[in-house]
Amino acid sequence: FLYWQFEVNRMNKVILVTGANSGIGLALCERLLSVDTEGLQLCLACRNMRRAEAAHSALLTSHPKAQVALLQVDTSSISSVISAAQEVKKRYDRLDYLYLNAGIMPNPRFDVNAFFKGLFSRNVITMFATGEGILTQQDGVTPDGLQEVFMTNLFGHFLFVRELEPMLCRAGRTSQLVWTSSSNAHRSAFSLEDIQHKKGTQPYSSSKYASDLLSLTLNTHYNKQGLYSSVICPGFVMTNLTYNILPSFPAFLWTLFTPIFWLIRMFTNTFTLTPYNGAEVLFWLFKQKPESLDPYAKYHSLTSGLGNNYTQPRKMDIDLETSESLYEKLLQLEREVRKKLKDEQKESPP
Ligand SMILES: NC(=O)C1=CN([C@@H]2O[C@H](COP(=O)(O)OP(=O)(O)OC[C@H]3O[C@@H](n4cnc5c(N)ncnc54)[C@H](OP(=O)(O)O)[C@@H]3O)[C@@H](O)[C@H]2O)C=CC1
Ligand SMILES: CC(C)CCC[C@@H](C)[C@H]1CC[C@H]2C3=C(CC[C@]12C)[C@@]1(C)CCC(=O)C[C@@H]1CC3
Repeated sequence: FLYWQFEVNRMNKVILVTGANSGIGLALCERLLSVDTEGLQLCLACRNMRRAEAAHSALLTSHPKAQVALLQVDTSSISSVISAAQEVKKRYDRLDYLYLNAGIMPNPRFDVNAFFKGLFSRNVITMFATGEGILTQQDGVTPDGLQEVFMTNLFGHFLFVRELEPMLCRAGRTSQLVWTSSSNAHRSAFSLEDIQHKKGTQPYSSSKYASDLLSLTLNTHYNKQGLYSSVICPGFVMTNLTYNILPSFPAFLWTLFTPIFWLIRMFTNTFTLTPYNGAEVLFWLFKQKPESLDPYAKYHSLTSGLGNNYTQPRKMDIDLETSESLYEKLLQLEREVRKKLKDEQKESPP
């Protein structure tokens, strides 16, 4: 029996989701277990373990036979990412899907004037689809000295992937990385001279545009080794991240707005609104052959006016040259942080 159990575990696909304790990440886990309860090994990689345990219990209540594990990771901390990756290597002998979903939009500022101006302009649909021109954020600096949004949304995930490279690049097998990007990702918010976005007021947009670029370059470097990368946009979903945009609006007020949002959805199918709908594309990608995906496309979750979910690829505004330059800069930063970590460990051994 033990041998059989060992064989089953060995065969089961391993799926790791960062930011899986709420919102879109949790909805993805729920959807995956609904199609295959016993055949998957899910790993919920979360920062807040109290919320992670609640998510774990909720998943096991609806799928008592599921194999769901928890892993602590704070993607804004270099040491946390490295120890989490070491733990993954200890626990599993394969990693089939890595959903890089954790993300923050700290201290958002909603520009009411720009919003009302936008409402009566030709760009109204674009404004609702992307949030462009109406949102800025105030970023912070992590204890490692890096910009918080850049570290949480992009660089922490990049380090995680680099650490897990031996597990992800296995002969005769493919693995998939899926970056939760956004329609808010915009070239104008990103600069190769300031990849951390220290100077601007749109760190969120910059970090998401950087993930679009990074995914492309990862494909050029890793496809031969069986590792594929894609980017997605879940649409506009009501989650903790979006509730935080209008902090004076309690969550229930957002819910009161739902009929208005349904109305807007008649004009823009990007208003997916629920985490279940937002996770549509993440779930869809799980069923695709990675070789068939377009590295220049962002895959979008969309919901029609009648409430039907579907996935659509849209070409991204990216080019290989910029994505290669970003990759070089990230590798350089990786060398620097690893050196700093080594020096610190020499000074005070564990
Ligand atoms: N909602 C929307 O309309 C859209 C969302 N997105 C993206 O979707 C992703 C999921 O967000 P969403 O579900 O909406 O929002 P939630 O706030 O519900 O989820 C964000 C998740 O990220 C986790 N997280 C945040 N910071 C860290 C960190 N430092 N280390 C580890 N985990 C962390 C949170 O965990 P914790 O409990 O610890 O805070 C939480 O689980 C994000 O990347 C977001 O940018 C993209 C487009 C639109
Ligand atoms: C009636 C009012 C309360 C309506 C307010 C609507 C806006 C707050 C939203 C319209 C489009 C939304 C949007 C986002 C945030 C909230 C809106 C600006 C995102 C920027 C959230 C994060 C993303 O990654 C993309 C979203 C695009 C759409």
